[in-house]
Amino acid sequence: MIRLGTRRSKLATAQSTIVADQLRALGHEVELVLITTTGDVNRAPVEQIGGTGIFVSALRDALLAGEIDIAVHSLKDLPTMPLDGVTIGAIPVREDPRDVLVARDGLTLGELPHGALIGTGAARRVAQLDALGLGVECTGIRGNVDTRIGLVTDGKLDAVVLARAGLSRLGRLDEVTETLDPIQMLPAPGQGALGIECRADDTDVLAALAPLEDPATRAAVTAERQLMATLEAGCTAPVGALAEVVEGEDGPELWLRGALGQDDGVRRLSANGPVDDPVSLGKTLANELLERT
Ligand SMILES: NCc1[nH]cc(CCC(=O)O)c1CC(=O)O
Repeated sequence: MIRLGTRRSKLATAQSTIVADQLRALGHEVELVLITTTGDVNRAPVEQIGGTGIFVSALRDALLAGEIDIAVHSLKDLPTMPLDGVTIGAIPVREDPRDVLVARDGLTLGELPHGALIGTGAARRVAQLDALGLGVECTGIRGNVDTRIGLVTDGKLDAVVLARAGLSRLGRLDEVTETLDPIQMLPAPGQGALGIECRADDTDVLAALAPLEDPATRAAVTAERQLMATLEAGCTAPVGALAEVVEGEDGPELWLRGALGQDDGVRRLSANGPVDDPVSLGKTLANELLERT
């Protein structure tokens, strides 16, 4: 029996159920264990109640205490700092990593009027929206996907920006009015990917998770997360990153794009590197972004 720890939110349970079903299809018995985290209980802005990791520490505690065997995280919520005794046993194939707009009246970003109110508190999204010079205004919001989209439906906001992957897992892609091109809006490092954590010495669980692993996704998110780690940015800092495996002249290579929000705008750079060394690529691009600061 594999005990899978999950937060209670609809998105968390949807993600956990997807992983549980994949493990069951491989012949394992899986039980879902519901766990409440600080991030679920406290409605204050994420930046105020600890930022990085508020959604994951309770799950990691349960893992280390032996109350659960695996924890499914949105990789973008998982701190880049490794934790002793815990490892990411598998990173499955990533969903579409892009951000989307859910706007009133089917509007796209370019169709929103000057002064339109967009709900997003994420510094990364605010910085990149500002850089487009559309004259729209951003306001911080919290709450689950239902709450966020509800603010548009109720007419309190003109639009919200959300991760496409979350809406896809909740079966709500039909409400998307525009999928934002990464040229304008680079997603958060790891967005759209799941990380399945387990105890580092749990060989049975590591073996059970191995078939769920997607090496291309692992390479991409490792480069993105290294970029963020080198920039010493927590999850609320304005860093966008997206790596993709592309066909280079001598075979597959990793293409990493990064965006860093600053007082005078957003800096964007990209670099290519070998698929088997995503860490160096992430460091290199981070240092280039810092050099031009
Ligand atoms: N910050 C909350 C969060 N964490 C992961 C996702 C979406 C799913 C994913 O990126 O895998 C979301 C919601 C959002 O940003 O719209």
